[in-house]
Amino acid sequence: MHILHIALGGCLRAPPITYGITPDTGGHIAYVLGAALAQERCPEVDRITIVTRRFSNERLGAVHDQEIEPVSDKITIVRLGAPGGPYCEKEALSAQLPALSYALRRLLARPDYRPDVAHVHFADAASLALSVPKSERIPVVYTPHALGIDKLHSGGAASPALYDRIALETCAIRDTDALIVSTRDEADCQIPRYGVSTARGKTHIISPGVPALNDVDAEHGAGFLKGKLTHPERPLILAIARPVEKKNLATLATLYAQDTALQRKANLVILSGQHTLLHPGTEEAGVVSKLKQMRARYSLDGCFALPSSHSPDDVAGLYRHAAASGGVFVNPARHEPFGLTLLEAASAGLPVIATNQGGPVDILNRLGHGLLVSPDSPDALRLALHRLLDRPELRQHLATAARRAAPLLDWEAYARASIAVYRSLARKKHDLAPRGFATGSGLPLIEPGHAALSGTVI
Ligand SMILES: O=c1ccn([C@@H]2O[C@H](COP(=O)(O)OP(=O)(O)O[C@H]3O[C@H](CO)[C@@H](O)[C@H](O)[C@H]3O)[C@@H](O)[C@H]2O)c(=O)[nH]1
Ligand SMILES: O=P(O)(O)OC[C@H]1O[C@](O)(CO)[C@@H](O)[C@@H]1O
Repeated sequence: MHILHIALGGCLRAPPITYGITPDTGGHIAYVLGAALAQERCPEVDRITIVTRRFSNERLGAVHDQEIEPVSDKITIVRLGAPGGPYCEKEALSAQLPALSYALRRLLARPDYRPDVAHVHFADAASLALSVPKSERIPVVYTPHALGIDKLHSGGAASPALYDRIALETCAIRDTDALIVSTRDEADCQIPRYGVSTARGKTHIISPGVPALNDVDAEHGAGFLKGKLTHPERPLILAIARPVEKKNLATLATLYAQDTALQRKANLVILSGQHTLLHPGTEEAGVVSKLKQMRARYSLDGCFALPSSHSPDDVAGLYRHAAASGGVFVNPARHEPFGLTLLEAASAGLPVIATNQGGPVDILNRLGHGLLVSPDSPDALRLALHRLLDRPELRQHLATAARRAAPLLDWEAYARASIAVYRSLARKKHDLAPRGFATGSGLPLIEPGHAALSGTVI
């Protein structure tokens, strides 16, 4: 089987990834790489091509202007587009979609690039795969990651660009052959808002695995914070999220700043992007500057760390250090489509507090390693933090649940279930194809109903 993943946003490259290097370099890249690295271990997979876009930007790395980048024996990244183009955020990508669609069609016309399935990430990637003429089209599987309509519902500013995005998402939901989403909330609440009646029968809920944390211990995390905290022995309240308003980091910082009892109980550490790479005037720069102002205004230098840069080792070390310190991970997002960081915290044995909007509800119901609060109630978050920090037996109970959850967080189950979906689509396509239609490498077919065993079809 030859799998094609398409993801246009952010800085996609062979690991290690610098998450937060741009606002679009976050969870969906962790997802695509985690999925591909697990899928390549399945014996029926011969080859995986990850298609992204080409751009030239020295600050972001010369590799993004390289057409072909090998990741492993079976995985290759292919970049579409002319050499030397500028990097742009996903909101500005729409002007490039016709050229990228053309480049994809040319790639797929090459006999050595005929995949069995295209798994597209975000609706812009879906529009590329759907631009292939119907008679030649390979099955297309769509994973939305984050939906514009939810941005609108959770207070995002209505703009023509957001409405364009919602229109593109509606086409992607309507015209792709299947959807793979991460949670029941996405399937039951987020997708139905688009009013596409056929979505229900083709949506598969398959939980992703946890992005593998680098192999460093808690000591590394403690070392990373050296000199930044006056009482480094205190438990950590840790938050890791891209600096965007919807992640609601300012609410966490404000309630911490206004609660001296909380400051005596625990230190606050917020990892939020690579500050030196942010452009003045952007949403991300605004969020970081608000956090810095909060820290200065309340003189929190010794108990609130806001590191300006970090590596994947630092992220792994901090999760483990927070767990060892008796601390807690907080995701205060106004709405979270899924929430990979809650899985990362679980894999480090760290209890969490998250908000009851979106994916975290499913994740916590399944793993049971934390508490849910409303994003509209800073007081509820404050009380939950005190409750966790004051009650070692509750913390211990949640930490045990986190450790027990680790085996459930494997990407292997995701790989098996996603491949079952791909195969069932290839079989359908094969049944419907005119004589002479070839399904690429000739997939072994599965028994009906097999896909439903591993993922939920709704
Ligand atoms: O400064 C940062 C910020 C994030 N991260 C990492 O980047 C990833 C971010 O994941 P997450 O916070 O879940 O998501 P988003 O970047 O917002 O990604 C989108 O896509 C994800 C995968 O589908 C979903 O889990 C999210 O809900 C959705 O918003 C995680 O591995 C973080 O550890 C960093 O390393 N440093
Ligand atoms: O906030 P939005 O516009 O829904 O975008 C979600 C973001 O999450 C990501 O998936 C993180 O990788 C980005 O690609 C995207 O910018």
